[in-house]
Amino acid sequence: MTEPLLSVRDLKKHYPIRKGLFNRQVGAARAVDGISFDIAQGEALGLVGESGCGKSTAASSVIRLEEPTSGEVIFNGGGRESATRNPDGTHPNDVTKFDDEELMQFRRGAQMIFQDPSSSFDPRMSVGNGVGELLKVHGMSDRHRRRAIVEDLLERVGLSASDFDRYPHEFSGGQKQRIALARALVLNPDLIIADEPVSALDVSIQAEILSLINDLQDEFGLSLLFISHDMSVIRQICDRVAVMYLGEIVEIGPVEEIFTNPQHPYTEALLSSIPTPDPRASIGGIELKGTVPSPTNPPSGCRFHTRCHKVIQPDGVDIDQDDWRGVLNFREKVITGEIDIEQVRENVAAGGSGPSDSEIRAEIRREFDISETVDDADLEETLSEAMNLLLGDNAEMAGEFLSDEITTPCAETEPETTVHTPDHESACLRHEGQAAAEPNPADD
Ligand SMILES: Nc1ncnc2c1ncn2[C@@H]1O[C@H](COP(=O)(O)OP(=O)(O)OP(=O)(O)O)[C@@H](O)[C@H]1O
Repeated sequence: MTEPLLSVRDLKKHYPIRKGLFNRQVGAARAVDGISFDIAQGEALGLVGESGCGKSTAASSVIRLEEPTSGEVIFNGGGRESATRNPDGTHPNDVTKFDDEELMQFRRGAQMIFQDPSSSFDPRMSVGNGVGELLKVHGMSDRHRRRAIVEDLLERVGLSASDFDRYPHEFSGGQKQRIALARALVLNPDLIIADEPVSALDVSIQAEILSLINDLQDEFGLSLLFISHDMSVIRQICDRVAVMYLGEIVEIGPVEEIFTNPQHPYTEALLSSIPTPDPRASIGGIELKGTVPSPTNPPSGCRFHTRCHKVIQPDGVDIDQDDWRGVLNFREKVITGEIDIEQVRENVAAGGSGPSDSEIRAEIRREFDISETVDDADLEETLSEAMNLLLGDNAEMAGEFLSDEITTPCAETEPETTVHTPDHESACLRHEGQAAAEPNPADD
């Protein structure tokens, strides 16, 4: 079996949080928190998720622009042969252990392009020299040869050889991204990591650059790690996709399968937010409320449970799912002390004289999309008791009470990985009990 070009195993990047006079570490932002994936030769893997879920940190840790906290990045390219592990368990091709010389060689074989190409060009250097500079750094001293290679590349990315002597400011955003691609290709890499390469471009230009990346990938036999917050962009370019949430990969699989048969509720929500109606993505109307929680203090259990529309109800409870989501949102806001009962009272009173308690209760239920009564007598009583405490200015007690009385299994248990088809996995408690993931041979 051929080894993947890139194997990432349990990669973590934690940023220390420091405070106080002595700059002591008081915590860590777990931006990337144990991700694993493979990319085969010539394959394009997408990494998708909302802003702040750790995509860029993952990319820069793979290419070692950031030093990973732990994990392995095994790269079988850039002239390195696949290799077996050393007797001490380390791997000769583990990028995280490379010394400076090995790192330099690795960076010939793995190149990165960014969202804003302007920032990576020297405005005083012609684009031709900017692209050719890498050849010079890596030992090609013949100026004519460098020029010939760069001119050829400029043409392959849809510009012309005569653009060699022009300067970055003379080009549009889309053209600059073409030049960035030429530069990424100049050392003949095996892998390109593209971090939101079309997000800053007009939609019409986006399509052109995506199609160019597709063509170049075929022509050069490249592997691609393609980062985007946009599922529709991923679909245009990738063979497989890894869905990332709060530092973790929650689902990974072939793009078409993920689009037609998503298994994780977060993937469903991302698909549902694609603006153009897509007949093959039959999910609609799932609203992904709020932002990704802080990686400094991620939610317990499944990290997505605080926003999940399919969050599990405890044994013995079987109410309308939207009501259940509303009940959990209410619980959370009471616990964090974010319900200002005086404010609610004032809002309700705005329409007339002093509101009754039942009007305030109704307002809170409306606010959290909880029906007038939920279909479970015990739960209804718990809600009623919590509202009594709020109305009696006992917000703290209300929080403690709800924290004890209402819970979801999703907050208590970290989901294991479930294998749906051999190359489609997700981590959601709803699938628990189905086939568990086989250990990856590369972990041995
Ligand atoms: N140097 C840093 N120190 C502390 N926290 C950081 C640092 N860099 C990133 N983070 C945090 O790590 C998390 C992941 O950030 P990252 O930029 O990787 O996410 P992203 O998915 O790429 O988002 P975006 O698309 O907005 O760049 C965020 O919560 C961010 O605030």
